[in-house]
Amino acid sequence: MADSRDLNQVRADIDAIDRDIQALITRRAECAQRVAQIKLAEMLAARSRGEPVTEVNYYRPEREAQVLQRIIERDRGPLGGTTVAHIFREIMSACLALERPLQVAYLGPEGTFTQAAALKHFGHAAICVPQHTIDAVFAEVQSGDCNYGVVPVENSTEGMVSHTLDSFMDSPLKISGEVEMRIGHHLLVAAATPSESVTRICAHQQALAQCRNWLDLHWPLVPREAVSSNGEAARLAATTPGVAAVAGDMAAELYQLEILAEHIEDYPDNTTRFLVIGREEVPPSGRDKTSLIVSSRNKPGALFSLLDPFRRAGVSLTRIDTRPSRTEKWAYVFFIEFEGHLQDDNVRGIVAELEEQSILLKPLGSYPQAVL
Ligand SMILES: O=C(O)C(=O)C[C@]1(C(=O)O)C=C[C@@H](O)C=C1
Repeated sequence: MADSRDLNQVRADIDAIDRDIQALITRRAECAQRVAQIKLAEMLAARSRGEPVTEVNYYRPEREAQVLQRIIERDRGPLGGTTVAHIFREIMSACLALERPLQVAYLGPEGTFTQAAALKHFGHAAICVPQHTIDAVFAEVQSGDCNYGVVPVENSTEGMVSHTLDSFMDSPLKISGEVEMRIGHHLLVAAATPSESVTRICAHQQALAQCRNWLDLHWPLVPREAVSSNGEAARLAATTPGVAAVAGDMAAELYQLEILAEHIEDYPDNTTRFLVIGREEVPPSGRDKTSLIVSSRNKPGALFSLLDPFRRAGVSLTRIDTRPSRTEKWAYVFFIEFEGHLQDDNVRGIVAELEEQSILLKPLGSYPQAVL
């Protein structure tokens, strides 16, 4: 009896807290609406002064990163900072949609990890639009049909996605963010499919590669087929008897598939990194990364002299990749990523030095380091 009185009391407390949280979220949303009015008024004022302003930047990646970072830092509770930050991610996403809903192009189809990355970065109020190819994602953003795009750039098991790096060479777009996703693959089948009836295992070639050892051990005799995406593999599994798919949770949910075996990836910390592309440069958030493309003259020690300015300035490189230049045989361009923002003094110094010794230097943007 005493127990149920306790339960009623705690539930009454929860009801009161929920009312407070709801009232506070409403107040926060009203603030976001005021922010939108201020941004619009500022843009109109700048335009009337004759400044070349084209659109209002309702989405502020540097501000969102700071808000989420602060939530993680001040959290002391049982839920953990990252869990609480995910809740705030959704609140901010809904607040931004009040200002203006974002259209986000991603490498589809639905159910891919790139869609999951887009939702993780922008929250569920963003309107995510699937595209068939990485080039189409770039084109949608460049044309202005979408505000931002999300493309995969590297996987911890399989290495870089060279097509994404190549697309940056000819594109005026800027990187405005990064997203990291733990990639968990499952073996999926349509409901009530016995494992003996599986005659074909479909997945994107990267997913097949990431699960190679597990598939060799458990399904050595069943042929594997590479298809255009894990989402497509899941669609096939849902519609074609005998097909099993290797894909993640989103695809399983979308096509209502059953999990025959969970987490079959060979390396448990299998992670893919995605880049967010946009038309605008992002101001400093305080914890930023910068990416650039640089190509040096073909002479001994060229790579050393490109990297030496970073060492002298004490700036940490987070990644370096090489791609053929495409315009000159046996010439190479380097994709370099490092900590810091193009507006930082030491980064400005490095860029000036690189400009002197390179035949091509293209900053791809500075952007907040992934928070979630
Ligand atoms: O601070 C702003 O500029 C806002 O528009 C508010 C807000 C928020 O909800 O906190 C919403 C969208 C932006 O991307 C950043 C933050």
